[in-house]
Order: sequence, then C-alpha cells, then structure tokens
Amino acid sequence: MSAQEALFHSLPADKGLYMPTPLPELGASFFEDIAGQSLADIGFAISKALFGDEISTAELEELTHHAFPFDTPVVELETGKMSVLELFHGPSLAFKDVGARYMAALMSHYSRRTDKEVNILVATSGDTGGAVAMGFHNVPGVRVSILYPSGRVSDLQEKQLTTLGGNIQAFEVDGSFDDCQAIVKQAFVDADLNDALSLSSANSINIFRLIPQGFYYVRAYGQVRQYGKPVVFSTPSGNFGNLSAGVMVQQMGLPVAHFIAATNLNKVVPSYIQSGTYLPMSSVATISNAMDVGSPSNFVRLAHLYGDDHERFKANMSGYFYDDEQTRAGMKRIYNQYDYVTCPHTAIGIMGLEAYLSDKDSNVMGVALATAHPSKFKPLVEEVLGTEIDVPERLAILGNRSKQSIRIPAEYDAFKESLLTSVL
Ligand SMILES: N[C@@H](CCOP(=O)(O)O)C(=O)O
Repeated sequence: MSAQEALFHSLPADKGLYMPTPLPELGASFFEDIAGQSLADIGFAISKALFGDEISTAELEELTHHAFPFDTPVVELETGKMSVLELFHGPSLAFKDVGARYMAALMSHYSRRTDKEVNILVATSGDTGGAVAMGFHNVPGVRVSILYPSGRVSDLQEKQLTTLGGNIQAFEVDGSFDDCQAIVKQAFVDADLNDALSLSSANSINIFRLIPQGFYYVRAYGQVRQYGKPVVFSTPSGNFGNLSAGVMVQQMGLPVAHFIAATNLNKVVPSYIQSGTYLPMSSVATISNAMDVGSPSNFVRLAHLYGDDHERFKANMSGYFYDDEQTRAGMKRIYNQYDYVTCPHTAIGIMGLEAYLSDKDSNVMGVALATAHPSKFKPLVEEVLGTEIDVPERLAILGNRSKQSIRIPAEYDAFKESLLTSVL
C-alpha cells in the first residue's frame, strides 16, 4: 500500500503493524553525508528516500521544515564518553513532539485534498497525549480523542491533554494505559465504528509516528561522531516505538554499535533479552509513568527487525531495569555528579548507559535519550533533588487552566458510545 494509506489506516485489519517494505538500505555514506545537518534537513532526506515518489520534493521539504522548528541537541555529561540527547525542546517538552508534529504535517498535506473528517484515537501513559494534542490542535479536518489512565499521569501532563478544547477531547479511563491501548486497538477492528468514522492512530502503532523518531538518532550521531568511537544509544522505553525507530535507521545504514533498552519495573523486554521468552504482563504503576506499559505494541516490530531471532536481538540490544527507589537515587546522584537535572525516565536511560559502560564496553561513545523535560514532573523532581526547578513558560501557563475530560470505565462499549455521542 502507499504511504498515504498506511498513514491514515494506521492498523491493518489482521491486527499486525505496518512496516516499510523493503526497508531501504541507504548505506553508511548516506548517513555520514546528512548527519551534520539540521533535524528538518535530516527528516527531509530520509522521508524522500522512503516515499519521495508520493509527494513532490518541494512539498516534502516544506512539511519537514514546518514540523521541526526546534533542535534535538546533545549535551555532554562526560567528554567523549557519555552524553544525553535532549528531545524535549518542542512544544510539549517531550520526545513525542517529533513524531506528532511530523504526522500532523503529513496529515494536513493529504487532508487538504479531501473533505472527510479524520478521527484520531490515541492512548497515552503521559507524554504522547500532550504532544498529539498540541501537534494537531486546530488542524482542519482532524478531530483527536485521547484516552489516558485516571490518576496515572502527572498533573502537568494531564493539563496538556485536557485543556486545549476545540478539536481535542480527552477520555479519562478508570484503568491502566494497557486498558486504554486495548480499547484503541479494538476500535480499529470494529467494522461498525469504522463505517461511521474515518479512524486513524497517532500512537507509535502508526508507522508514520515512528519513522520521524529515527531522525534524531541521526542528528545525535552527527553531534558525537567527532570522537571516532562506536556509538551506543540508551533509550528509556515503554511502548518501544523509540527503540524500533532507532533500530530501523540502524538497519538503513546509520552506524550504531549497540542499543540499550532501559525500563522501569515494566521490564518485559529486558526480561526477554535475558531469557528468550516474551511474557507481556499487567502494567505496574511507577514514578516514571510514561513507561508504564506491560504489553508494548512495538515488541513485534523489534522482533521482526531482528528476523524473529533472539540471538540477533540479544547481540544488538542489552536491557536494564530499575525500580522507583533506584530511580530516585539515580536522579539525585546524576544531579550531584553531573550537575544535570533529569525526569525519572531520563534518569533510567542514563543509569542503563552507565551500567552498560561498566559491565560490557567502556570504549564507546554513549548517548542516553532525554525523553521529557524535568519540569513535567516538578513536584517529584523537586522532592527528590531537594531544590526548586524552573518551569518553561509554555508549561507554566497550563497550571491555571481547568481540565475537561469525559470519565469512562475501562470498557470498550462505554468508550464507543461516548465517542459516537461526542463526535456525531
Ligand atoms: N509512553 C507513551 C505511551 C504511548 O506510546 P506511543 O509511543 O505508542 O504513543 C506515552 O507517554 O503516552
């Protein structure tokens, strides 16, 4: 199918996930050539290689530049050894802005040619919701419904996804993120609902939410290659879209030596790497809530990328996991040792990287992905560090806005009825 169809369909009827076929082998020299460019130019070059025959060069260039007016800078913690890739300089202060803004730009491009309204469904454990709300707010022809687990996202995350109004509405679900994700997936295979509404997803099950997340690995590579060392990425993970995106660009030719899957106690992938058995679980609530995913959607993509071969998987990726006590201790130590303030997710990424450097290979350039700005978790960060932190203006102003959400039980029928009532 075309890129446009995969973008709007999001989830195939057989409940699988779309992948670019074949994944183009662009080679290391392609990536060496573009890695020093801006995020927007890198995004343009990769998009053109993937589906440049479907959109004119000028339009593709315009939409990638519209999507990425911000950068994803690398900040060094230890020169030539360890750094963080700051992915929180977009509007919602989380890495999800990259995927959400690219998808919104691409959908606007295609939606201009049709008068049918697209209904985007999205499940969030914290960060996707805010990024999608901001990325799609006021995009003509698009309505967004966000499902989030009641009481299991931070206050500011909740404000981001419940206060915009207009074409954005939030469903507060009495359940876990996995319940929200299951409801969304069921909606995509519900024939009646799909007859009534044109549904699309902005979660990483949508391949076009995930492809742009590969762009910042390339941008990071361009910022650390001067050390001439093999590059290793440590990615804090929940639904595993971020790691799948990294492995995809690696297989397209980006020189990456190894990946680290860093998780909280929702550790199904680190456990799989160790044992070879994949056992999804009920998610556990933690202080790194955006990673509270017990049945990660993208595990099948990762397994597929490694040819469903556990040995290949294990050779390319190591796994580490941390409980809340270790996460708190890590946030505090990272602050004292490097004078760097992290959110709990980023701390887990840095701890995973440190563990890899000491256990397995210290002669590499390690890059931990900093997935969210610490101020999204202000009360927790201030309590753990014992100091006040700054909140960027665009987040601080949300504090006074009042939340608007539709509260539902974690049941598909309740969601369906409520969605149809609110949309039709
Ligand atoms: N960690 C996510 C959960 C949804 O993941 P996605 O990458 O599939 O959108 C969140 O913060 O909502």
